[in-house]
Amino acid sequence: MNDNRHGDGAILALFEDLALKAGQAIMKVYDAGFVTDTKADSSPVTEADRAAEKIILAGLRDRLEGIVCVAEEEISAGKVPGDLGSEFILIDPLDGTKEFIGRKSDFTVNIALVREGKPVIGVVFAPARGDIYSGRPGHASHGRVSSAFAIEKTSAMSVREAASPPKVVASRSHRTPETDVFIGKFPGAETVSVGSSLKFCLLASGEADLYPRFGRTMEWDTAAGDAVLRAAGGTTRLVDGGAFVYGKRKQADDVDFANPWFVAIGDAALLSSIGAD
Ligand SMILES: Nc1ncnc2c1ncn2[C@@H]1O[C@H](COP(=O)(O)O)[C@@H](OP(=O)(O)O)[C@H]1O
Ligand SMILES: [Mg+2]
Repeated sequence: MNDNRHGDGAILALFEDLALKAGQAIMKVYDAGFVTDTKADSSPVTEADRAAEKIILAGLRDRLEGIVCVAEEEISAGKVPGDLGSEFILIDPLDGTKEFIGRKSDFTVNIALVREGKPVIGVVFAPARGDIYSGRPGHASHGRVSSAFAIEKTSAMSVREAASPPKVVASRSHRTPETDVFIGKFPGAETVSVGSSLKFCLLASGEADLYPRFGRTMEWDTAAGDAVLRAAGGTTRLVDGGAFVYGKRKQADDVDFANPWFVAIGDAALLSSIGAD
């Protein structure tokens, strides 16, 4: 990867192709019915998570040989990569597993390239909705996906000027009291509960303004949506306004890819709400 054989456009196209294939496998499981298992951290997992991750990793390792892939289910199984390098890939094959199990439509496939700590290329595919969101430096787009899992009707997207009061998106399944305190700073703000990384995409497409996450997430939960948001002109910051970075672990065998709390923002004018500019 570091020899620049693969341009950003080619990497994005590969991510889209693998996300579509993974989404197709997920919908097969969704339609057929499935058994839910519980992981060591007591979070749920299904055959769909595992099948999707296998497809994505096989494709990435075949086409982008040598790049480190950090994938949710492999990490759960104790397969932890050593040195991440200056570029690596984060994969959450099925984000919003609780929504998937609850037969809602807000679950996503997520693939992101991190370069020097920043998520620069990302794809988020919501297979039950037929929406795919893509971002690379300087360009973000939304595509509608056909029943044959092909992208059609692509359009460029960007964040909007913030509404007043702002429209807020928050986790459907893991909302915390601290999140509610933050939202309370915006009297009259409409809050929409959505599962998965789709919250970043709603900011990126100009449908909402703020996504406060005062609660646990992992780097693979956020990297792809964050890449789409940044490509659309938005930003993600620590709750004190500091930089939100990826590949934060301190040592090579560290299994903890947990994120600190953050606020994702569409319009830069809202940076002042977290004391940043
Ligand atoms: N108590 C909990 N149980 C399960 N997942 C949790 C959790 N608290 C936070 N999460 C994280 O929140 C993610 C879902 O985000 P959201 O709440 O925005 O829908 C989950 O991703 P997975 O669904 O990939 O496991 C998981 O990483
Ligand atoms: Mg997740």
